[in-house]
Amino acid sequence: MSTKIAIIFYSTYGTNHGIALEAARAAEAAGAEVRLRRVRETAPREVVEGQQAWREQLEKMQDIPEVSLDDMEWANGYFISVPTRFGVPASQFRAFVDTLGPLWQTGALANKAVTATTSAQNPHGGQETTLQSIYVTAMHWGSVIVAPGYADPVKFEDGGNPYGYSCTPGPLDETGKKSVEFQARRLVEYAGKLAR
Ligand SMILES: Cc1cc2nc3c(=O)[nH]c(=O)nc-3n(C[C@H](O)[C@H](O)[C@H](O)COP(=O)(O)O)c2cc1C
Repeated sequence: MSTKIAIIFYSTYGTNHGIALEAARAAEAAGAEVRLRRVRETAPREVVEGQQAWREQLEKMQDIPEVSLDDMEWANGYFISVPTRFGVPASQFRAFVDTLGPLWQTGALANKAVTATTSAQNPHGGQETTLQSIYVTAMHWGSVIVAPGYADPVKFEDGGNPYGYSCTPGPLDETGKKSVEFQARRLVEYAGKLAR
């Protein structure tokens, strides 16, 4: 049985979409069965429509299914990528998390492997607190946190955030790709061990 990984992301302007695509590619290359899932947009329609970049990004992601409770139950591991908003994860992600009570009650979120990545406008604009916030929630689920630490040489080149890859907005550069690939591979490895 192959390891099942859900790549769960939210993105307004494309950065975390790019991270998620690279994570999905890397997890598949590592032998996992992958579901790429986006978090539902919760901002009012007129706000999204009012920003061309936001509207266009949402259109780009139309074919990606929205993450569901079934995805959370199905997966052995979650790769989560969401933007930093005032030092914490985007509220769209939190809105999804707040629907997980019934699943949590059944114990279905326990023993999953979890890793997270993020982006913020500034190099020190709250990436670390965003990742820690996601991991606090993962602890409530009884999940097992699979942070990258400095367990691969790429972590000494990518800005060195041991909680998870983080960057400023824009497409992933080559080092970013390597770092996300390492983090996804590590997640597949540990999710597989837990599942067995
Ligand atoms: C409401 C709001 C709050 C934000 N808060 C922060 C912040 O605390 N620190 C920071 O550096 N960037 C902040 N940003 C910038 C976002 O982190 C940036 O737009 C995001 O990382 C881009 O990811 P995306 O391209 O996947 O949407 C904020 C952006 C918005 C719209």
